Amino acid sequence: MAGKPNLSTTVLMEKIEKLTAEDIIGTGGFGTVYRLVLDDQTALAVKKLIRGIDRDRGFERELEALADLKHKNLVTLRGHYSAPNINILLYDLVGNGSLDTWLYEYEAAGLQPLDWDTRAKIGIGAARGLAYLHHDCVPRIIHRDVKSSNILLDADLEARVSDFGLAKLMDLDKTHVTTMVAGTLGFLAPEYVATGLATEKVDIYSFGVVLLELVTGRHPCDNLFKDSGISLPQSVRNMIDEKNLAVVLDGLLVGTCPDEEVAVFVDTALFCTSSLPSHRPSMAQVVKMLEGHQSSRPSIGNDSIASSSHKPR
Ligand SMILES: Nc1ncnc2c1ncn2[C@@H]1O[C@H](COP(=O)(O)OP(=O)(O)OP(=O)(O)O)[C@@H](O)[C@H]1O
Repeated sequence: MAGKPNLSTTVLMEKIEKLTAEDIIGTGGFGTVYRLVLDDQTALAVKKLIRGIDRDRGFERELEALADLKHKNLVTLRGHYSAPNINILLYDLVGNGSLDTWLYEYEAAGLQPLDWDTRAKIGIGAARGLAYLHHDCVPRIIHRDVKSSNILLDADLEARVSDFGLAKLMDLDKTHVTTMVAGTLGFLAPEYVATGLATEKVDIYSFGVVLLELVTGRHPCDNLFKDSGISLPQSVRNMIDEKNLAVVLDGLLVGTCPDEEVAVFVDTALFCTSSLPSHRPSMAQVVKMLEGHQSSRPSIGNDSIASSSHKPR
C-alpha cells in the first residue's frame, strides 16, 4: 500500500472488505466508489477497480507519481493497493458531490442552484488544477476525461478535479470500455474521437465544454444535441452569431450576473473548443483569461440563488 493513511495495510484492508452496498457513493466506468470513514474521522473515497492492474507494466510507478501530486484543486490520491483479485485506489473524500449533480440534479439532491459567483469560482479552480497537471508536473499529465462529473466540490464549493491520470493507466490495461477513447462523448475533442491521440489540447477542448455547462446549464450529452447532431459549443456559437449572450445563459442566472463576466467565460470556452487544436489556448492562458474577469467586477447577486446556503449531500 502506497501513500498515507496512518493505518497498517491489514487493518485498512479489513475495513475495506467490510464495505457494503450502503457505503457506495457511485459507480463509474472504472469501478465502484465507496465512502470509508476511519477511526480518526479521516474520510476516504475507496475506488474498487473493475479489472486488474498489471503490476509489471509500470503502473505502480505511475500511481506513486500520481499520489505525490498535491494541489488545492485536485483530488488527492492517498494510496493504492493491488493484489491478484483486488485493485483499490484511495482518495480524499470530497464531500459535496460532483459539478454535474449541482448543475442538473440539484432539485432531486436537495441542493440550491449554483449562483454565478460560485460557478465562476468553480471554473477558475478547475482551470488551475488542470494547469498544474499540464504545466507543473514532470512529465506533464493529460487528464483525458475532463467533464463535469469529474469535477468534485468540497465543503466550500471549491473545485477539485478527480480521475486525472486514471484514463491513461486503464487505457494501457485496456479496461475502460465506456468509449473507444477515454472520455464521454459530448466532452471529447473531435480529433481525439478521430485519432484516439491524447494531447493537452484534448483536455482544453473538454474544459471549454465544462465552461459552457457552467454558463448555459446545458449538458453536452443532452438529447437536444444528440438529435440535432450539433455539439454544445457549436450550438452556443450559432446562437451568439444570431442574437446575443442572454440567449445562451442558464435561465437560473438571468438578471443575476454581469454580462462582461459571462462574455469572458463564453469567449474563453469558444477559444478552448476551437476545432483546430493549434488554435486552442494553453491551460495557463485559460487561467489568465478567467482570472482577468475578477478584478473590477461588481458584486451582483440574487437571493433566490444561493452560494453559501448549500446543503451537504
Ligand atoms: N474522491 C471522491 N470523493 C467523493 N466522491 C467521489 C470521489 N471520487 C468519485 N466520487 C463519486 O463516485 C462516483 C463514481 O465516480 P467515478 O469517478 O468512478 O465515475 P464517474 O466520474 O461518475 O464516471 P466515469 O468513470 O465514466 O468517469 C461519482 O458519483 C463520483 O462523484
